[in-house]
Order: sequence, then C-alpha cells, then structure tokens
Amino acid sequence: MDLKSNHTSPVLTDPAPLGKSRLGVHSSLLPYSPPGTAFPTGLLLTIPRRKNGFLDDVRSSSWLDAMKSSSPPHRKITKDVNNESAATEADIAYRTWMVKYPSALTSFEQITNYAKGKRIALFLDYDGTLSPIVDNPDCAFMSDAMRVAVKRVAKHFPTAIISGRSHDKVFKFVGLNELYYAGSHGMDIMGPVRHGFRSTEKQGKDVNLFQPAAEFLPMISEVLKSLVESTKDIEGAKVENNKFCVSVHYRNVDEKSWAVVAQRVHDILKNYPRLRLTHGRKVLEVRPVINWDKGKAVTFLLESLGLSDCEDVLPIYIGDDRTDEDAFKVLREGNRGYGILVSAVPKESNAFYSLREPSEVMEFLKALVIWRKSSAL
Ligand SMILES: O=P(O)(O)OC[C@H]1O[C@H](O[C@H]2O[C@H](CO)[C@@H](O)[C@H](O)[C@H]2O)[C@H](O)[C@@H](O)[C@@H]1O
Repeated sequence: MDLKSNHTSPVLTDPAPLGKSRLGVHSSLLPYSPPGTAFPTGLLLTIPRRKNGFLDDVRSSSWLDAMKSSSPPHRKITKDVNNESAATEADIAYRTWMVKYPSALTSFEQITNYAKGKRIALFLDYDGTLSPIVDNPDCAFMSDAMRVAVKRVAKHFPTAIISGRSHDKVFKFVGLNELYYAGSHGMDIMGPVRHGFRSTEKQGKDVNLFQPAAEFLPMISEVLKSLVESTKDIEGAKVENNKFCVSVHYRNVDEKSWAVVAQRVHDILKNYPRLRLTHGRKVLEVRPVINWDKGKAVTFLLESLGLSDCEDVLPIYIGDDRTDEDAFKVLREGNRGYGILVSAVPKESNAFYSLREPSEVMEFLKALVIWRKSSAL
C-alpha cells in the first residue's frame, strides 16, 4: 500500500494583499475561517477598526478573549464553601453539556453496535488526548500504560496520530512504529515503518511523505528565528519549532503580558501575508495559508488507505483542541464517523461524543480492543 499523492496543491495562490483583509485588518487577526470560504456578513460587521495600533485591536476585539479562554484553568479542590458551590455548578453544567455530547464510555455499546460489520479507522490527537496538558511542552510525556493501549489498538485498527507538533517530535513522544503520523497539523504525513513509509533520509533512500506546505519551509524557519528573538525577553514565553508551523506558548507568561506576546507576534506576522495564526490551548500557532488542516489530513489518510467512500468503514477521531474541530467537522458533515471531544469543561463542538481526560481515552481504547477480540470469536 502506498500513500497516493494525487491531491492538487492546497496552496492558496491568492492571499489577501500585504496581509490585509478587505477591511484592512491583518488577516492573522481574524478569527479563523477556512480558506476558500467567504466571511459571513455578520463577522465583517463586528471586526473592530484599527485605532492606534494592534494593542487597541487586541483589547477591543475577541482576540485577547480567545487567548484567555484558550485553556480553562484546572479546578482547585478545596473545602471552601464558595468553591464547593462553584464546583457543584460546574458539575451540573458539565452533566447538562453531556446530554449533547454523551460520554463515549457510557455510549460504548451504541458506538460498537453501529460499528458492527465495519472497519474502524482511528485518528488520535496527541497533546491533551494521549498525554495530559503540562506547563512545559517538552515534557508532555505519554504514560507507558497509554503507549501499550495505543499499541494494542493499532494491532486491530489502522491508527494515525494527527498532531500540531512536528512529525519527528510527536514520533519521539509516542515511539510506536506501527502508526501513521501526521505532524504540523496534518502538513507532514508519514506511514508505518513496516510499510516502508518512515523517513529514511539519513540512509539516502526515498522518503514517503505528503507535505503540502513544503514550499513554506524557508519562510517558517525565518519566522521561527524572528519569533524566538522578539519574545526572548518575555518571561515564560516559549517558541516551539513544529517544522511547518511555529507555536508561541504563553501558558507560563503572566496574564498581564499576554497582549505583549500578541503584539510581538503581530509585528512579525504583518510582513508575512502568506502565514496565518490560529489559537490553541494557551498557544498561538503560526501556519501557512493553505487549504489544509487536520480534517483534510483525515480525508487524505482514509483515501490513501483505500478506506474512503466505503460504507463499511467507521472513522473515529479523538481530540481536545480547536484544530481538531476541522476533523470532527469532516466526519460529521460527511456523516462518515464519530468525533470524540476530550474536555473536562463544556465546549461547543462538532464532535458527537466526549471523554473527560486522557485517562478516559485510554479506557476507551482498551474497550475497543476487548470488543474487537470478543466480536472476532
Ligand atoms: O495537535 P496537538 O497534538 O494537540 O498539538 C497542539 C499543541 O500541543 C502542544 O501544546 C499544548 O500542550 C503543551 C503540553 O501539555 C502545553 O504546555 C501547551 O500549553 C498546549 O498548548 C505543543 O507544544 C504545541 O506545539 C502544539 O501545537
């Protein structure tokens, strides 16, 4: 089996001139709208005009709000009466939310009833899904128990990890050869070693990759350097090289300085109209303006595996972040499969089901293996 590369170039050839939208707002400041789609009229009306510069825009728009809400704080468990009632309220809100996004564990029978006679294809996000969110992105290790669970599930179902991280980094964390990996939000796709897909550059052999943003590499390296330089004096800021994307982390930056982080990122991005910015969990993600995302990567992998347009295939995608919504949407809109959102707080999503945290993801993966083994008897 080989990864087909018959896709037309996803590079958008007509970015807004000089990074400006029709309203004169830098395109990287607009809430993300998939390339190629028109901005809804309502959105156009609510975008604030520039006054004295970017900070005015940031403070008066939803941009800083997006930074603030990008990863809800963990709830502190204390015996304080006020905290207890807040916790109860949060629990009620979560249970109410679960009516719309039922737990994939309690709905397991429903899921497997639908999966009977079908081939499941499994797509897993990494951070916040297979590993818990931690302060230092370099220490987001996956537990051995989770690794075993992923390894076992991959024996029964084609399994891919689709991450915002660089392909190499996520592979280092996961360390399983039998999986497909799509790094840089799906812009760097590679298949299992046993199928001969892993990069063998060092041995001078062919590489089997799909890299729709390859032409952006020099630009991304340049921006990476500039971002490192311009944020080095902001305490706690961290710039991460994700090959085709750059992450600017502000999780460890004092909230008072978040606007400064935003300002510095903007000052650099205004010179790069072919790059855009999306929000992750306490992270600003700089990426090429191309018509490619995790949803497209799922479609690509299904096609490459000969699993698309098959009535008997059930793709399941598990993820926790906004970028995973592109994949949930592809599955929901095509009525193709199930998205499962990992979240401990209520969030609007295109997913069908939910899981609270990575430990529940592990339970779900284990349950899939048990179900598959028992249904094969
Ligand atoms: O698509 P993903 O695999 O979920 O990658 C998205 C980003 O994940 C990482 O950042 C997030 O996790 C860190 C470790 O827990 C956390 O410190 C950070 O605040 C989160 O945003 C990764 O470091 C980023 O590069 C990815 O873009």
